[in-house]
Amino acid sequence: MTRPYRSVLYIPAANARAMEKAQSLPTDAIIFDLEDAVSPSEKPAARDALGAALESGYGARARIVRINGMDSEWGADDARACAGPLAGKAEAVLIPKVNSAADLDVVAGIIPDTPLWAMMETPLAMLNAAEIAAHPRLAGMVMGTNDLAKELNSRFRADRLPMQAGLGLCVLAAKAHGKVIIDGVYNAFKDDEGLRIECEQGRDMGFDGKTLIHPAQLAVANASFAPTEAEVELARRQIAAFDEAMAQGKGVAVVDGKIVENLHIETARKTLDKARAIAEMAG
Ligand SMILES: CC(C)(COP(=O)(O)OP(=O)(O)OC[C@H]1O[C@@H](n2cnc3c(N)ncnc32)[C@H](O)[C@@H]1OP(=O)(O)O)[C@@H](O)C(=O)NCCC(=O)NCCSC(=O)C[C@H](O)C(=O)O
Ligand SMILES: [Mg+2]
Repeated sequence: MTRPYRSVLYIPAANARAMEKAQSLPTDAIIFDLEDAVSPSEKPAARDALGAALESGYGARARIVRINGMDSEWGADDARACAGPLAGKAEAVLIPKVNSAADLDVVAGIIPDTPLWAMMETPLAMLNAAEIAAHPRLAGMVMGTNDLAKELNSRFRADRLPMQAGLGLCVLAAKAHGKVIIDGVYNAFKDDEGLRIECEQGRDMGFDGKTLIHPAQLAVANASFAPTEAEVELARRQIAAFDEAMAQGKGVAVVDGKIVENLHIETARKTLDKARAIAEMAG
């Protein structure tokens, strides 16, 4: 069954209180951040403390460790820690500012087994999205819309028009290679309505979920990226109608005045599968 990634919460790995709190938060996944959210003076201690933290009770929540860039003074030590004391304690290692598949090769050469995820947050990453997504060790991609906006010198707009080309290229690349793709953060963490609009846009584009920076954002993301009751009910009716059509030797059914073919049944089954995975996550 597919693991849900509706909500993917960043937690600074130097913030012990936030890491403890996340054990009871309704988040599908957690990114334990060693990069931007941790000050240079805290980085070595945060890395050392992560081993014990990752072993505490996160239940079914996916644990992802974001290391520092390999061009920084901490990246190589972070990667070695993921291959050493942190090995087997996280579901994935997230690499910032990936520009090409060759950047993944470097980390893959240090960390032998753990699945790799890539931050998609540079203009080169947008142009190389297909080769990055095709990398055999890559399991997921995360949009870094703050860094991308910085690199593009673009303005933040509610409709994210300046981001659309990059977002679209990354969704296409991830889907072409069957990888998870998570949307970027919404910085105004007290603005529920703005977050809801951005989540809906991401969901409509095909993103699997949204990265978040504060627990107050969880409910909106979880609701936006889950199938609605109406979608679940429609999926069930489509499957039932299609089964009946098949029993009568037909290849097409009609539900609510719209045709239902085999391809729609695949989508319907994915909807039910996702709804089941979310229900299991909730326990
Ligand atoms: C933004 C924050 C600094 C705000 O923190 P704070 O002032 O502590 O908020 P609150 O007082 O409202 O917190 C209430 C309680 O919630 C806990 N909390 C806060 N944030 C988190 C969290 N992320 N995960 C878990 N728990 C959290 C507090 O501890 C309070 O708990 P309690 O004591 O029980 O009351 C802070 O939210 C924060 O640091 N957020 C994460 C920032 C971060 O990770 N940034 C880096 C990732 S974003 C990025 O890099 C994007 C990308 O690369 C790009 O380019 O776009
Ligand atoms: Mg970034």
